[in-house]
Amino acid sequence: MSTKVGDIVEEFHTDNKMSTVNNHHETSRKELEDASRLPALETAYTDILRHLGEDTDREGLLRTPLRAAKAIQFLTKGYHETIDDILNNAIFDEDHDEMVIVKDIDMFSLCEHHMVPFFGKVHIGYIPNKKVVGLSKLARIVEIFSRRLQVQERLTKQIAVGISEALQPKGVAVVIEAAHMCMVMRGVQKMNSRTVTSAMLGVYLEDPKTREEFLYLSRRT
Ligand SMILES: Nc1nc2c(ncn2[C@@H]2O[C@H](COP(=O)(O)OP(=O)(O)OP(=O)(O)O)[C@@H](O)[C@H]2O)c(=O)[nH]1
Ligand SMILES: [Zn+2]
Repeated sequence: MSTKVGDIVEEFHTDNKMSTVNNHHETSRKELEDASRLPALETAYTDILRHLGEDTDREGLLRTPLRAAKAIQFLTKGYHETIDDILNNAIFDEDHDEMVIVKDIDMFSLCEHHMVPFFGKVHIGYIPNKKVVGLSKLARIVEIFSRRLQVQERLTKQIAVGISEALQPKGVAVVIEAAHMCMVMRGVQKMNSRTVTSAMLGVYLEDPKTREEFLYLSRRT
């Protein structure tokens, strides 16, 4: 039955490619699509529970397939979202050309290999090129790309490239530190392992001093 869930998530992928920008119709379209997929997801989760040997009629599980269906839709909602949707004119002309860092942004994602969580902190730095972005929007960009089935490396790069395309800054740096539940709760079972990934674009790639400044500032508590 996991294939069934996989197929549905794959459909989300396809839809995301087709999804267009920003308006209220888009929001209601997403809600309608989510609602139309709920019954199939609910059936898939009922099957999963049965295959696990559970009694799907016992009281505690009666609404579990529906809850799980809604939960997976939330955890993969990023497929429906684009950066244009969330920027919402929050890019301002500003003659600031020093580094801006937003660090310790909480991130929750699902590993695409096992569909279990990986989570941690994202640190983002950029050097403006006459334009700055509303700070909350950086965290919203993290949401768009983390609320999908992911690998940490791709997530890191997508955030960096997304910011770069939206802002055309002089450089973007993204570091993610995360714990992968597929390495903690199962598999190799290493409780304390952390994975650190980075993506450096523009001046962060070209100039070691700029990169070091970002790494120094993003590490300080
Ligand atoms: N590079 C990368 N690997 C990941 C990420 N999330 C999970 N993985 C790895 O994906 C790999 C999948 O390996 P497989 O051998 O196909 O699967 P498996 O038998 O479940 O592997 P184990 O986890 O070692 O038990 C594992 O090594 C995971 O640790 C990620 O974000 N990035
Ligand atoms: Zn995994």
